[in-house]
Amino acid sequence: MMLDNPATKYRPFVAVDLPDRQWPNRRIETPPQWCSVDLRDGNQALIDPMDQERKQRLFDLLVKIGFKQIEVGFPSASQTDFDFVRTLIEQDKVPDDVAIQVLTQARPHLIDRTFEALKGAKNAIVHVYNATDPVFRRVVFHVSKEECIEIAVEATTQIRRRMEEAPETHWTFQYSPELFTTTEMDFAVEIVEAVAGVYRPTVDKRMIVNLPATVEVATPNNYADQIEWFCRHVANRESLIVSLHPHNDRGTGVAAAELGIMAGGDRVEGTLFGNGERTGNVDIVTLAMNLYTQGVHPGLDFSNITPIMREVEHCNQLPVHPRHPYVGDLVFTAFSGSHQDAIKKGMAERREHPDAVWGVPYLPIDPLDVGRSYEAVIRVNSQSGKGGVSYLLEQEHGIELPRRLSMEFSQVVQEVADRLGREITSQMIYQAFVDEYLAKVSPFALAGHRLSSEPDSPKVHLEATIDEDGERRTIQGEGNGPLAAFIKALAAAGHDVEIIDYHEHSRGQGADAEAIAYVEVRAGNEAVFGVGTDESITSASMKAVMSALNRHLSTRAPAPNVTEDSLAGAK
Ligand SMILES: CC(=O)SCCNC(=O)CCNC(=O)[C@H](O)C(C)(C)COP(=O)(O)OP(=O)(O)OC[C@H]1O[C@@H](n2cnc3c(N)ncnc32)[C@H](O)[C@@H]1OP(=O)(O)O
Ligand SMILES: CC(C)C(=O)C(=O)O
Repeated sequence: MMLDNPATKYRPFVAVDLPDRQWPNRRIETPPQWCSVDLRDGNQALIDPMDQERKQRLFDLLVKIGFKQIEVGFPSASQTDFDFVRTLIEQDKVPDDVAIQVLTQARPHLIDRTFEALKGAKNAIVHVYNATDPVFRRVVFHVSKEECIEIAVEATTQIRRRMEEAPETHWTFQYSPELFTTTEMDFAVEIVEAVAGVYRPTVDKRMIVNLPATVEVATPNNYADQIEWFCRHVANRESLIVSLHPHNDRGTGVAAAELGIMAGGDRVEGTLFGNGERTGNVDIVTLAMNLYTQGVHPGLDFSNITPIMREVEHCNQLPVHPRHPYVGDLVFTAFSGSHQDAIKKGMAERREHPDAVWGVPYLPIDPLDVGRSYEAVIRVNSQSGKGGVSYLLEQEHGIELPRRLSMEFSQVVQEVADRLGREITSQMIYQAFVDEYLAKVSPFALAGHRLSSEPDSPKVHLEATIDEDGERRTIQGEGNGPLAAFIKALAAAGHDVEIIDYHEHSRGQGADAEAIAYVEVRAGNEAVFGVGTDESITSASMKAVMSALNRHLSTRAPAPNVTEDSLAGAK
């Protein structure tokens, strides 16, 4: 019996009353305004905040991706941030169509310092915040609701005046009631309206109202309800840009942002790959690519995602998880057999209909759209099946195994994978294929052959030179084609062989092209596969029969010659 239940110290979130909510019926048809807060909220959560060099690299990357609003720091808080803002402005590093945003607390000396940092900026967003949540009012600030409003109003008054004193800058004002989601909704509206009453936004000069889920405390539908409730109740909604700033404490930051946009959010603040305080800010890459897969271009360029990820890893000194949506090193890779089979079939269909709507099983997005190749889509280990093995042989070695042969060969590969207990590369699979089908050249080997035919006769006559148990001999036969003649010749020499199935194709191109033949034969009471390659298709088919006979007669090795050493060499 559980005597003590620690969960009793928590209470469920109390939902806002919105029975006629509209957001569940909407879908996102246009992207929101994006604001990157990597250089501020992301940076303030790093073990070692970025230096100038890393900040500049990340800023340049954000511009290149297409962000038009970038929160570049908290210049009144640190000299590094102050200097960075000055460098951006003085060295003219901000494109004309990009606004730099800076954060400040609602305190007079910090606001003054913020404006010092922004002197000469072309386009700037001044972002001021104070906490409005009841616990913060009581525990952190010791203020009443009225005093809380007073802090915001005084700061806004000062900011408005400072903006008017510097008309050479195109200013935008942003206010955040910090911890919006745990603030009483009517109080959130009241304080925003008080701030707007001072700033006096219009439809032509809109003010950004940023509604943060500073700490994510409820399921994302609650955030959407709050956003819709706020948008319906706040005065002069049309003069406000409603901005969302979700964090990810419950792991649902992306969902909260998406539902928040459906509920009326115009703008999203977040970071690349979700860096940020605690579990992070909402991940803009995932949000943007989620939109993309719904047919809505996000207006951000993630068409070559890997270098973006590496640059962000360098700047943040934090790794991106290999399973991170759309970008992690493993997200376009299938190891498991049934997934590989479906992907292989989907890819084959796509080759036939390259302009069709995307529909490759298990791949929510075409890897090419984010600059990834198909090469790593299928990788093989002990969880894999014939689909993956055949896919790799086909894609990387030009070997198109017939279905039944691929079933047999996948068992060979499975044995190797189980034995090694790790991934096996396409080079190792190829080696296993060679060992199993092409390298077994005793007791039979083909030394040469000659074909002839009588004029007007459909029959061909074959004379083949073979090595059998180290002894060279000549055998002869006649048939409707070279392979049939060879089988007859073998029968005449006392070998009971019959062709069950046969496939061939050419492999490689130009001077390197060769033929590859696959046979399934009945030898004695056994059905056995063989494979042969040669410049000539006739020799390839005869070698395939020899390969089958050798496999029939040899004591089957339990697994081909793939070892830990060849694993190292093949990598
Ligand atoms: C949710 C967020 O991400 S908000 C952004 C958080 N980011 C940061 O804090 C990073 C940068 N911050 C800093 O470097 C520092 O906090 C500074 C330089 C801004 C201020 O430093 P200090 O003056 O030493 O204050 P401190 O860091 O202790 O902050 C607490 C004080 O600020 C006050 N305060 C905090 N936020 C606000 C606000 N938004 N508006 C007004 N006052 C505020 C508190 O009441 C407290 O005042 P008190 O000392 O009189 O009790
Ligand atoms: C300053 C505000 C917007 C913030 O970062 C938060 O609430 O998370």
